[in-house]
Amino acid sequence: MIIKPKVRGFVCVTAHPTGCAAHVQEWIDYVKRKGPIANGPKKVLVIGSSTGYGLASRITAAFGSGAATLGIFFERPSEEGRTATPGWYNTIAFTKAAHAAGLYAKNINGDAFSTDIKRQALDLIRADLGQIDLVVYSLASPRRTHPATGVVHKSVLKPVGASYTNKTVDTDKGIVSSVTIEPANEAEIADTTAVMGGEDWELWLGALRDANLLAPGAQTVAYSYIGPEVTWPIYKNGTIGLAKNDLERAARAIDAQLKTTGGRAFISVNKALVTQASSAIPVVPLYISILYKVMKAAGTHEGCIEQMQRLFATQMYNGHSPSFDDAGRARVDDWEMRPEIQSAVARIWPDVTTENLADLTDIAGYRSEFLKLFGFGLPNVNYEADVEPHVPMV
Ligand SMILES: NC(=O)c1ccc[n+]([C@@H]2O[C@H](COP(=O)([O-])OP(=O)(O)OC[C@H]3O[C@@H](n4cnc5c(N)ncnc54)[C@H](O)[C@@H]3O)[C@@H](O)[C@H]2O)c1
Repeated sequence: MIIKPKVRGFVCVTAHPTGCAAHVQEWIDYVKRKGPIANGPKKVLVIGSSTGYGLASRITAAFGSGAATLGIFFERPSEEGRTATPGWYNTIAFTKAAHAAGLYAKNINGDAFSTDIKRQALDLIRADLGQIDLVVYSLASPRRTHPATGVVHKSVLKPVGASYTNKTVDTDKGIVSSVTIEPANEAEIADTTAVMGGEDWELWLGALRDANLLAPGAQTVAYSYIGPEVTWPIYKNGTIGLAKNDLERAARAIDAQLKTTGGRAFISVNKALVTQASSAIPVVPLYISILYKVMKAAGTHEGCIEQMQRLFATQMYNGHSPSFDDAGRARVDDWEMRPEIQSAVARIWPDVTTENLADLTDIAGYRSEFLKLFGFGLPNVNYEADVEPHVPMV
């Protein structure tokens, strides 16, 4: 099958197995180039390990510290006439590379919110790893079936309290327009918190602790975003931001438990980046396109792998401890939030139109990063060649 990108709005419905493997290899090579991370994690559970920040965390743990990793994700295999999702191909590529390097790597594809997948993970950890010393919680999901009630909660990306009007960009068509998003109701707020808040993270850590599968000193980290005021109505103060507040509540609760054995739980606030999750948020892709332009010019641009390598190497391991902000969060969004970066973004923001989008923003960089998520546009991949889309999970 010859596989080309088929972009539909903010998703690409095809993925290229060889391209995804090349993308994963780029990330592995980056971590190797940065050198070993001293005193790094040894046995790691990554929940949400197949794309974005979770995949970058897994690669950093494995190839920066030689860690054994168990990855949990929810990806769709290929079907007749249809490719698998990129996380499927990413995981196969990662696992093969880890095995070739002599590292333990196993995977569970299924709903991390379910009791069944938790049980499967616990059984595998007990049988293969004994105790784990790091749990990375990096889920981004549009829905969650609650394990106790069976209720399906759907998350929404909406402001809270008042409608929000701002510029947005259709990244596929390159059209800048004004968008107005009506505020969420109470049920939508509660549903978004049920999906993207901290309850499931607590359930995972509680299950691991009860089963005595956490090593003394075990750490856990989950990821959040804050960003500049221009996006606050849709992010920090919107439904997703309220869910992230609940994630912070969970961090404090889990931290109190882990402290008793010398461990910790915390939130790392990461940079805004092109991922499948962020491309679905209104307004944010325009912000990211401007941010990329400004940070590339400043020489401080990072992607997921640079962010996670920096988190592990300068905040979590290598003899470092996280330098927490006032709210107890690690901040690898520090370069994004530098005043000179944010003032440059704020200067550009009001001037952007469809006509000058290519000049004032890095929409080209946004698009190529987006396509890369699906394995397209990688150097040295022959996209005219026939490629086998049906690849079994390893
Ligand atoms: N992208 C950004 O700009 C950004 C910035 C800061 C923080 N974050 C946070 O980082 C975290 C990860 O986001 P991302 O952007 O890397 O997203 P992503 O879409 O790239 O990755 C999401 C992961 O979750 C997995 N997943 C989704 N639903 C699942 C389920 N039910 N069961 C098992 N696995 C499931 C997917 O398979 C994938 O591995 C989120 O908490 C997000 O809010 C993202």
